[in-house]
Amino acid sequence: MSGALTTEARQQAWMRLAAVKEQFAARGWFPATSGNLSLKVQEDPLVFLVTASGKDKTESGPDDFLLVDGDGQPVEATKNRPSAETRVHAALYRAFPEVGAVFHVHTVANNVISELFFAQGRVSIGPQELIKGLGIWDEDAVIEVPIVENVADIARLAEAVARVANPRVPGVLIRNHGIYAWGESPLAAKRHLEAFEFLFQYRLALLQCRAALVGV
Ligand SMILES: CSC[C@@H](O)[C@@H](O)C(=O)COP(=O)(O)O
Ligand SMILES: [Zn+2]
Repeated sequence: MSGALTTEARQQAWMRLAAVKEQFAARGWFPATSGNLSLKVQEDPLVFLVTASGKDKTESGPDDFLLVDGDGQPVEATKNRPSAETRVHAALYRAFPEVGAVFHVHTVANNVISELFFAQGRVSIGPQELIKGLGIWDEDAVIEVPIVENVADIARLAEAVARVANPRVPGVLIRNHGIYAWGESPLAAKRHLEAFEFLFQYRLALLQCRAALVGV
């Protein structure tokens, strides 16, 4: 199937994903090999480039990514395994055909927010200027980021993420695990992820300041 993909298209996708991986690694967004990234290279049938599983993502090499199909199966000979969470990426590409890239990171901020607000099933954020980074330009917009349980069965996790995913708010939190954010292009997915992480950090800082001020 990947024979239909030109070497040039594969190389271009590789370079774009490698650049994102390097930037996120520099921010400390891949602690202890966590996180995974993907970039769609073919719509129908679905083929995407995804990070190999279990690698130290602060390092770069020829085995960093592999091409997989819509079932998460490698479409070329490889000794590497695709990300253990490849099915979540596939589910998001299937749910939203306009999505071109899906990024997943574990940060302290997204984990704490996911735990604090899990009981509500979502965290409401806003009004906040950086919501515009998600492509939402309404004045005083308030967004709701869904939060799902962190189940070990990845097929169930993928199904849960796709079920609550809202195309208008391009991210889903997984409880005490991390966030999946997406966009039409790698640049858009990166912008969305940066906006979410800013909003989570802001929310945590605000909660901490308010708690510290009680009784002052
Ligand atoms: C090393 S803890 C993180 C993993 O369990 C997983 O959640 C993760 O994000 C990375 O898995 P991977 O298979 O490398 O893509
Ligand atoms: Zn993860």
